[in-house]
Amino acid sequence: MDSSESPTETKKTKSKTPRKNKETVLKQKSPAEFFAENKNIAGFDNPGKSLYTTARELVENSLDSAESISELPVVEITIEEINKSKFNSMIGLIDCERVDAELYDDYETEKAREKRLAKEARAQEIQAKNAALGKKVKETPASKGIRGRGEASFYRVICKDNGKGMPHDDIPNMFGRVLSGTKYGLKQTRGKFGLGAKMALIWSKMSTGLPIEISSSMRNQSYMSFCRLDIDIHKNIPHVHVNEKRENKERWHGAEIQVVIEGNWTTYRSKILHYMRQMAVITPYAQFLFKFVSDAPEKNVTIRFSRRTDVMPPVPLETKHHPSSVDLLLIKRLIAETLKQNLLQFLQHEFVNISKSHAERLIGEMGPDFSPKMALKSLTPQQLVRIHQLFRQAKFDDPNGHCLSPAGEYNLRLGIIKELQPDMVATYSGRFYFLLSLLHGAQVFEGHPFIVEAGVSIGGKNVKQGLNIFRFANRIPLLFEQGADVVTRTALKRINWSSYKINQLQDKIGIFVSIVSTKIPFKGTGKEYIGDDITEIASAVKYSIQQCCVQLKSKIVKKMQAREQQERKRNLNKYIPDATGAVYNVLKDMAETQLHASKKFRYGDDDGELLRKVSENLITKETLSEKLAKHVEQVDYEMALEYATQSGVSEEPRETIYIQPLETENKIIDLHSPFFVFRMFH
Ligand SMILES: Nc1ncnc2c1ncn2[C@@H]1O[C@H](COP(=O)(O)OP(=O)(O)OP(=O)(O)O)[C@@H](O)[C@H]1O
Repeated sequence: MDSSESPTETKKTKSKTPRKNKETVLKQKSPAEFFAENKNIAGFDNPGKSLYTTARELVENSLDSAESISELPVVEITIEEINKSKFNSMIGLIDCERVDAELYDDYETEKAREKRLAKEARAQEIQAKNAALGKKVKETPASKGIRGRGEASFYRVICKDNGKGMPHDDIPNMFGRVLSGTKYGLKQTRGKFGLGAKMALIWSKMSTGLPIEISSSMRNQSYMSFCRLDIDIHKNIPHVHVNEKRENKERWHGAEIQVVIEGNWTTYRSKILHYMRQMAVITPYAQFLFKFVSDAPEKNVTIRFSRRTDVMPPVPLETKHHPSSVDLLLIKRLIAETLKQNLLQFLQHEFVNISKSHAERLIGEMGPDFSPKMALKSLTPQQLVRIHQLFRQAKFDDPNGHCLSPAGEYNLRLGIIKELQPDMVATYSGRFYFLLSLLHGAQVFEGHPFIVEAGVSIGGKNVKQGLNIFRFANRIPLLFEQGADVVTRTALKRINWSSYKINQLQDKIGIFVSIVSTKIPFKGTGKEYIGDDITEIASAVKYSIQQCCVQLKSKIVKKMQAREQQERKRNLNKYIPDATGAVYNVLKDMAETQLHASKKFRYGDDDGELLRKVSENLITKETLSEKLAKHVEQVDYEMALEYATQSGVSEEPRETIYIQPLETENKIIDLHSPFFVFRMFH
């Protein structure tokens, strides 16, 4: 019994017809209610994170939408700060002055205020002293201001794109019904769950009570849809305020979404800007305009991430399920949805990697009560279990990755160079390994194909010493939960950096890993990290990073050798004045003695000639110095040449590269070498 229960309640529960305990009353929850109560699992942990997640969900929807119609994305995202009185007037609330100050969480007495200010002043003094001594300055809690939850801050988030837009009648469900979307098929997309935009709306409903506004138009559509709606959380249905067709004279296509939410720009500013920067790295073919607008002009931010290439990765293709990745429920669903009538056709056409003859053999193996022509509708629940059992036990070829669309080594390298301007960079694309490995059955997990691409850079601007990790999944930057992610763990624990002549602590190392798949095994629905528990992914990540390191090692070794050579030359040159001085003095002495020596003690022809030139000043200290410097140069050159012929050639892997003809449908050709990617255009 709960100790807070009153005696009367206790009595009641003991009566003949006990009232049902609150905990035993059966209740149902709608998905919208569930996510409203557990918004942290969708990345809406607090106002700051909610602002970040809202912006990110809208940007990712825009990119998915533009890419689905092969349009080079143009995305404009604006976060507009709304001050309290503006917000109040938006919702029709009259501004209220504080009357009873003591009621408020941030209230402090005069005495407490004095004490706090004195403490802050002391802390500032210490800070100033430390700064003067060159010590690291830590922000003290006292300097963060007074206790209290503070005022809520509100923001209008607007995201506009040039994508495919949405069918007029689908808009309410797309934005007002949790778990509804167009990306549930087996396809590489940024969105997957049918949740993101709805979470932004749920959060706006929870924090501001304001509806979401959607303008949208599809290609060649004469009208533009305008829809204002909110969501009935209990019923999980859209509550439409306005849904009308407006004129679209300019034949604009795309979508513009506006939502007003509580947020915190101060704490999440850097995360949002990082996200945009990393999105620009992995999407160099898109153009982003990011704006933060507020009443205080000094806070305003405008960043344009310009398009760096016109070449988009191919559109990812929808694929069919692999037999080893389906469960019983999915088999039932596929049977309910298929247009095929019999078992043979179903197996052959609804799955990848089952040919007609393979399907016949599988049916033979299922047992005597199965036949190729049997109607799908006649399958009993037991027979479905048998099919599932066989799918789990039988051997199937691995699915191929043609349906995937990795960023591409070229784009990755371009993005890294553009953003970090490193001293050295190496990239590796698993696509080629992937094609080869089809024979070996690698690069597939649980029946889902995946491709890993990696880049490792050394040096550059805004890069800290040590490992700087950049993670991407289906071309989305992942910024949170870094510690548990497969990329971080691999880079920290499974790569022996020193064996590649890279200093893990002192060098500025950038590590970029991009994974694409028809199913990204995110932990949680927040799309924040990929766990370390899938062996296939972990080993592919390790392999890709290692491949980059191998390339870097040979560059680093060469650099070190060049440095050593320079050092040697510098050392030799340093001694030239002393050495030539000493030699010259000896020669001068000898020349003088020679003058006064009897014929018998004179030097031979060559030596005598040399001494004559010294005494007549035809050979001076400078002449000797010049000659020695030339000699050092010559020796150095010969040594470098010898080294190159002995080790240089054998050290560099040689690779045969075949140039394909540029055909009309194939406008781009990438030549991949361990050291470069060379892209040719038609
Ligand atoms: N800017 C847009 N342009 C075109 N369609 C959009 C746009 N934004 C959303 N949609 C449509 O609305 C649907 C729901 O979007 P939502 O963000 O809720 O989920 P999702 O993107 O499918 O999945 P996830 O929750 O994983 O992001 C999408 O599947 C898409 O069809």
